[in-house]
Order: sequence, then structure tokens, then C-alpha cells
Amino acid sequence: MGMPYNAQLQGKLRHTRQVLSPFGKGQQITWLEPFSSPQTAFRNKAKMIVSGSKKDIRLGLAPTSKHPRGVDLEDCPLYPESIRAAFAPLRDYLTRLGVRPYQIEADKGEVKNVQITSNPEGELMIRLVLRSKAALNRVKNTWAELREVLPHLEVFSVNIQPEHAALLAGQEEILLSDERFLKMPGVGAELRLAPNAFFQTNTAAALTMYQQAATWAGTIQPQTAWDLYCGVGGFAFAVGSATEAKVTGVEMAGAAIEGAKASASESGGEAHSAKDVPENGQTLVESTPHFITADATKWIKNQKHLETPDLVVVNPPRRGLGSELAKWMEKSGIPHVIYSSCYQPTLVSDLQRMRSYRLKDARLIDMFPHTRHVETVVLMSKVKGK
Ligand SMILES: C[S@@+](CC[C@H](N)C(=O)[O-])C[C@H]1O[C@@H](n2cnc3c(N)ncnc32)[C@H](O)[C@@H]1O
Repeated sequence: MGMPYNAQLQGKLRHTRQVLSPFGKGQQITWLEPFSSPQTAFRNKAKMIVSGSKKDIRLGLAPTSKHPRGVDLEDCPLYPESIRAAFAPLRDYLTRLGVRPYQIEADKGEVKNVQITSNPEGELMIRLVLRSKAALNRVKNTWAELREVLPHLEVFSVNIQPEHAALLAGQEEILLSDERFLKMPGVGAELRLAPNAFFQTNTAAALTMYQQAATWAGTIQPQTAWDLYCGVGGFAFAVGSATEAKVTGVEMAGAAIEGAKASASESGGEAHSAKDVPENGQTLVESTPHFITADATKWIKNQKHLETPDLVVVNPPRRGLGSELAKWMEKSGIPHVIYSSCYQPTLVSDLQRMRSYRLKDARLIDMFPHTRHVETVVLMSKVKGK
């Protein structure tokens, strides 16, 4: 945390303005006030390697030659108190469980890592990543002990990650709690997060970018909008809250879409996907998004028969949209695009492929203080005649 926060932010802003200025196409880009993050306690998720020994568990950084037993992150100031307070009970629980921490070099041991997510109310979701199912029954029979010491523990799951690789989680997720989702705040709807779905790591930053998208959508007033790479639906609900648009969210991870659909039915029904009228007499809200599990690029290529949307929001992972999707967007005739990016090099290469768009408004969202990373949200419009 060496550099003063304001200097970090100004440095990120300078760099962002420099790399994005060519995309104003000779016109002024409106730079909105950057979102400056709280400097501590802003991370809603802790992903900790389990190391040490059966009787002396460490939760944090992987062992190194300097710290052969690993480094415990209980005191890390980036986590809120709700997460830090879960470390000691988790260590005690794992010690009672008597299961050996996984050792990468030897490929031995069972407990690989623990992930704790907290919402602003301090409710928790805990995911225990095990190498195999050898200790699963023991965990099934005992995990409720954790709830006695962590009464705000809402969601608990075990993930099986058998591979000898630096992967944080495997394909098999075994939910042990009755509650499937941790509630997270959103704009226009409360969001629902499953253990194996993505959520932005800084909740205040996420809310700001969803609100920004809602504000832009409110000025555009689209009839139809798509949210590609929608995760649990943060942008889709935000756009829905500010417009009468028919909104479609597309996301590859089924667990995220289940959460998005659960939020949609809570907030008024899956209006557009529900071919059958709800029997409960619920009013169909026109702008309630509907959600589809699909690869964004494949889905879009199958949309030839559908009308072109007035607005598309994209929020891809670090690798960006890639050539195929960016080129499709360039040819599509979509009048407005909101692009939220966590990695500027791929944002720039995607924008270079979308030459008929002019970047009008931009905002830096400091999602990752004390690192070089930043989230950038931009509003682009198709230049007439191109
Ligand atoms: C940066 S996250 C954004 C999620 C969401 N917009 C939010 O604000 O939480 C990127 C999302 O894209 C999803 N994803 C990755 N590759 C995809 C693809 N080819 N098609 C659709 N979704 C994809 C990931 O599962 C992840 O949920």
C-alpha cells in the first residue's frame, strides 16, 4: 500500500485517458468523475490457500522458501471485519476435522483452499475446496458446527478439485446449506450469488458501474438491450431499472444464470422468457430481464432472425471480446454500446476492431486499489454513415 491513494488514482486516470483518447475520433470524450474506492475493507471475497499442518492451519498465501508454512491473511486490511472474523473459526474447524492441508510439491493432503464471500450485511458464503471426496462425509456431518460460531453463514459448499494444478476450483460443486445464493446488492434488483458464480470483488465499485450503466441507458431509452457476459445480471437489472427495454442477459456459467433467474422472479417474474403467464397473478414487469446460458459469441451469431438491439452492454473477462465478437459488433448496426472492461489492453484491441464507434463518455472505476488494475466503463455510439 506504498503510494498515497490519490496519487494511485491520478496515475491510473492519466494512463486511461491517454490510451482511450484516440477513440474519441477527434471529438472530446466526456470524462466522468472517477470512482475512488474505500482504501481498506473493500474486498468482498477472500480466496485462501490452506497450508501449514493438520494441527497448525494457515489460511492465506501459499508457502514459499521464506515462509514454508504459508502466510495467514487474517489481519489483511483489504477484507471487511465480517470476513476476517471467519478466519479463526475456520482454522479451528479445519483442525477439528483433522484433514491434512494439500501440499503442491508432494501432491498430498486433502484441503486445498477456502473462499469466503461477504455481503455488506456481513452475511457469509463459504466454499471449501477439497482434493477428493475422501473427507466429504466428515464435512457433511460437521459443517453445521461452523454455523454455531458464524451465525451469519448463509451458504456453504464443498468443491472437488482433483487436479494437480494451480486451479482454485474444480467442476463439481456440492452445496451443503439449504440456502443456494448469497444476496448481494444491485441496481434495480437484489442479486443472487452462487458459490461457483462470478461477482465483482469490490461491491461499492460494482454498484457504481451498474448505476452508471443505468444512467446512460436512461438517456438512450432503448427498446431492446442485451447484457453480454452478464454474470448474475448486474448490468441487465440496472438497464431494466432505468428503461422500458426488453433486456436479455447472456452468460456461459449456468450457476450465475440460475442466480440471475432467481433475482428476476423475485423482482416481478421472468417476464420475457416466460411463455406461460404466471398463475400467481404476478404483474409482468416489462423491463424484467430474461437470461440465457450460452457462449456470447455463439449466441450472437444465431441471432440473425432477431431485431438489432438499441443498446448492448458487454463486460467480458480479461481476454476481452476477441476478434470474432468485436467484428460482429462492428458490422451489426447496434447504435449504442456500453463496454465495461477490467483490462485495458484488450479493451483497446477490441475498440480498434470497432472503428465505426465513437467513444463519448468514459469513467474510471477503481475496483482494485493498491494494484495497477482498474475497471473502465465507456459509452460508445455508432458514427452515422459508417
Ligand atoms: C467480468 S465477468 C462480468 C460478470 C457480470 N457482468 C458482473 O458484473 O458481475 C465476466 C463473465 O463472463 C462470463 N463468460 C466468460 N466467457 C464467456 C463466454 N464466452 N460467453 C458468455 N459468458 C462468458 C464469466 O463466466 C463471467 O461471469
